[in-house]
Amino acid sequence: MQNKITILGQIEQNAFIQGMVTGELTQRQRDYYVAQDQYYLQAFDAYFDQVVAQVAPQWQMQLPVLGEAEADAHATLRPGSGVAKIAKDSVNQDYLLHLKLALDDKWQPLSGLVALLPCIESYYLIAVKFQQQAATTYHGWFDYYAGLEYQQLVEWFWRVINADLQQVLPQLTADDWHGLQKIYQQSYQDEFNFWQVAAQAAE
Ligand SMILES: Cc1ncc(CN)c(N)n1
Repeated sequence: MQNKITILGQIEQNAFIQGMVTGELTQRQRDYYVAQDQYYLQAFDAYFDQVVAQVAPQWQMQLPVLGEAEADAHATLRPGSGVAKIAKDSVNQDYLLHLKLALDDKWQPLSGLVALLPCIESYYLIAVKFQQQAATTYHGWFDYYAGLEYQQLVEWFWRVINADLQQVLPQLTADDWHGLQKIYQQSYQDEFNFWQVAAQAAE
């Protein structure tokens, strides 16, 4: 938990996030982020569907319906023609490999939910924190991730994780528990790395 708070604080101070807040990002930074995120979301959506297919039907029925709005959130960053020329980087590949391995873990779907949670939760927390102070330039990004639909998705994740955890708790060893925490923390670390490379694509 402590690690999550520390890494989230570092993510919030990252130059790309701060650039979205102040409205000062270069075209190259925005193109780079959008290109990487398009690759990422394509894989993420498949992993997400895989995990959802394994949770109890009662949770599947309560899953909030998200539109295509994440693409709209990208559009608010005004990506240019440079996006198409940017290849998937190694940070992105490492992050997606981490998610894939978590989905193969014996505690699936719990391990998958725990791995995917930071992807949803961190964006929501970042957007809520900066929504009021963000310049108008990329405000659409903050409005989307701080919005009700997205908040409901975060809450859904936590509800399902808590329920699942109650169920499997009697069988979890200390090592299993530690392993699940590591999966969660690694996703936060990968989120941080993802923002860092986007920030560094400045010129
Ligand atoms: C890398 C990453 N992590 C999370 C999100 C938010 N769904 C995203 N768009 N991209």
